[in-house]
Amino acid sequence: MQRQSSPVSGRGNVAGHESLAAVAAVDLVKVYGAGDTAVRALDGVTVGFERGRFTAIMGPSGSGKSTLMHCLAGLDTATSGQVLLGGTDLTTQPDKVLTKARRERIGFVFQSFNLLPQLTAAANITLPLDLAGRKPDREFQDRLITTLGLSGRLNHLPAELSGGQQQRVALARALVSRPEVVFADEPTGNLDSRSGAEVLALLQNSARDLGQTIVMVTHDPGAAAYADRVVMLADGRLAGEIQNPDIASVTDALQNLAAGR
Ligand SMILES: Nc1ncnc2c1ncn2[C@@H]1O[C@H](COP(=O)(O)OP(=O)(O)OP(=O)(O)O)[C@@H](O)[C@H]1O
Repeated sequence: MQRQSSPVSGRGNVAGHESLAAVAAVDLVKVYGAGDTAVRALDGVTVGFERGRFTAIMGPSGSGKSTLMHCLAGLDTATSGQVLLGGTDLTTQPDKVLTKARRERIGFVFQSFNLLPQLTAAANITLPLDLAGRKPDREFQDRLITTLGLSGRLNHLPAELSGGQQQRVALARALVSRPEVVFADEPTGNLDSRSGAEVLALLQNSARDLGQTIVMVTHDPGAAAYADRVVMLADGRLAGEIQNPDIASVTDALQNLAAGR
């Protein structure tokens, strides 16, 4: 059922920096706690996420999806192994460099939108650029705002926007600086199905039309079906992948994992 390709990128060699991977994990291990209560959340994961593609990470509850994403995004530190962001090993960087990488090279979209309530939609969108002291690419920003259907909402505060609109603002904020990778953590978890479908279609289009690399954690096979590829985790290990997934292939793979097949 799962079509396998090279675990790192499908095309290149991460260790040799020849990969098309925008971000990759190499033999990544994450242990929480110590002694009898230690939990091996990641148990030697090697996987690459190709540039310009939309990849979903799936797996049963507790399989390590959030831990993998947090380590890839520099939000958590691994116990051993490497995280390569465009060839830089994040695991060996001092905190200052990590913070800078998170701010300037990575975009985030969370389930809970995480917009600043006192700032307008426009100010929320440009906040990462403002913090980095960078000027926006106005043409790209305007295109993004139009594509995301936010033109008439820019002067509104988050509380004056629907959930779907708030998530579209969060998406614009994540995309506006054209980061190397956008990480999305259950981005449709707080949305009704119609707004969720809109946000997923926008994520899909940002990979297809803008070449944006996107890595999304989700429990929902319907959401994963928007991705170009699904990476499966089970018990902190890679448990296969699906290229060009649809709801049936993802559901099958999850059922097989649950049944230990
Ligand atoms: N801060 C922590 N301290 C101790 N154990 C943790 C911590 N965070 C996660 N774990 C454990 O690590 C394992 C992987 O957790 P993780 O949250 O990455 O899984 P997940 O696949 O994202 O789960 P879910 O689908 O339920 O969100 C689980 O056994 C979890 O209990």
